Amino acid sequence: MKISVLGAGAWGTALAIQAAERHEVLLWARDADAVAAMRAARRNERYLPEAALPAALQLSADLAAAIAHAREGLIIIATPMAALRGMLAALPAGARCLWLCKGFEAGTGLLGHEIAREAAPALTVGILSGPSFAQEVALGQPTALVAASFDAALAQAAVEAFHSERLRVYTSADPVGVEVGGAVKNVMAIAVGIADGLRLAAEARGDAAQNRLNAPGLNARAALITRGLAEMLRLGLALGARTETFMGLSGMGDLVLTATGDLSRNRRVGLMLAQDLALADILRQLGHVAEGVYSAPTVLKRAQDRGVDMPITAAVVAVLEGRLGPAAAVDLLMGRQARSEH
Ligand SMILES: NC(=O)C1=CN([C@@H]2O[C@H](COP(=O)(O)OP(=O)(O)OC[C@H]3O[C@@H](n4cnc5c(N)ncnc54)[C@H](OP(=O)(O)O)[C@@H]3O)[C@@H](O)[C@H]2O)C=CC1
Ligand SMILES: O=C(CO)COP(=O)(O)O
Repeated sequence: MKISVLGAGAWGTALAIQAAERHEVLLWARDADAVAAMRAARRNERYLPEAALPAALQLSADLAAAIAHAREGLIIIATPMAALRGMLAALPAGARCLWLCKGFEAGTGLLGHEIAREAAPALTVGILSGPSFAQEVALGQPTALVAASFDAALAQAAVEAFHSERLRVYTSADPVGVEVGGAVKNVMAIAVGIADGLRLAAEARGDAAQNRLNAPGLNARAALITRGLAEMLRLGLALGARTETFMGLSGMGDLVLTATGDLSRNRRVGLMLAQDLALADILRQLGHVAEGVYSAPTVLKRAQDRGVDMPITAAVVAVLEGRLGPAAAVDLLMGRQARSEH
C-alpha cells in the first residue's frame, strides 16, 4: 500500500518507520531544511533521535507530491491538532485519511471528525489512537492501537497499513468516543503530573524522612485517574459516544499510560507546573506539543455547554491560567463535598 505521513514530529516519524517495513511510505515535513537534515542523517534528530530511518522511507517537503503519492492509498495526518483543519482542506475529494492528533480544536472546540465534516466532507476519514509513546513504537516495542471510523473499510485499511507482530491495530466504529478519550486523557495527565510533582517536591525537601509527607501520594494518583475516567465518560456520553469505548485502548488505556508514564509530554507539563515553573518556559523546555494545554479550556467549555460536571478539568484550566496554585488545586479536588460515586 502507498502511505503518506503528513507531519514529521515524533509520532508521525515513529509510525512511518514501522509502516515502511511493509509498505511504500513517504514522510512529509513542511520544513525543507528539516527534510534535508533527515535525508543526510537518516534520523529525525529534532523529534525522534532514538530511531534510524529505514532506507526505504521516502522523505519530502513537497506537500502536493506527498498527497499524490498516496492518492489511491492512505494519508496519515500527523501534525498537532492546530494544523488538522488546514491539512484536511488540502486533500482532494475522495482521499482516504486518518489523523493521529488528540485534542479539541482551540477556538471552535471541535473534535477532528467534526472539523472534517465542516472542512472536508468529501473525504473518507478516521482516527488512529490508543496508548502509544512514539519512542517505544519507533523501537518496535509491543503496542496496541485503535483505528476508528464511521467507514468500516477505512478502519480495516488502517489495520492493513499498520498491524504487525509488534503493533496490534483494533478497529472501532465509535470515532466520537475514541476522540473524546484521546483529548481528555491529556488534560488528566496534566492533573496527575501536578499531584505527582507535589509529592516528588515534598520528598526532595525531606518531608518523608520527617514522617510528615503532607502531599498527594499514590492514593491521590489513583483517585485522580479514576475520577478522570468518570469525567471523560460523562463528556463522551453527552457527545454521543459509547460507554464501552472508554473502557478500551483509547479511553482507560491511554489515560493510564499518559497519566503515569514519564515519556508523556502532558504529564511532564503537570510535573513542571508543580515546581511553579511558568507555562511558557515549560512549553519551551518540552520542545514538543502538549495538546492538553490547548484542549483543556475547550474540554471545559464543551462540558459546560452540555451541563457536564468536570471538576478536574476545571482545576487544570485554573492552574494553566494562573488563577490557582498547583497545591491549592489538588486540595480543592480532594476536599470536595462527599457524594455518591456514580
Ligand atoms: N508523540 C507521541 O507519542 C504521540 C503523539 N500523538 C499526537 O500526535 C500529534 C503530533 O504529536 P507529535 O508528533 O508527538 O508532535 P511533535 O511535537 O513531536 O511534532 C510536531 C510536528 O508537527 C509539525 N507541525 C506543527 N505545526 C504544523 C503545521 N501547521 N503544518 C504542518 N506541520 C506542522 C512540526 O513541524 P515543525 O518542526 O515544522 O514545527 C512537527 O514536525 C499530537 O496531537 C499528539 O497528541 C498521539 C499519540 C502518540
Ligand atoms: O498520546 C500519547 C500516548 O498515547 C502521547 O502523550 P503525550 O502527548 O502526553 O506525550
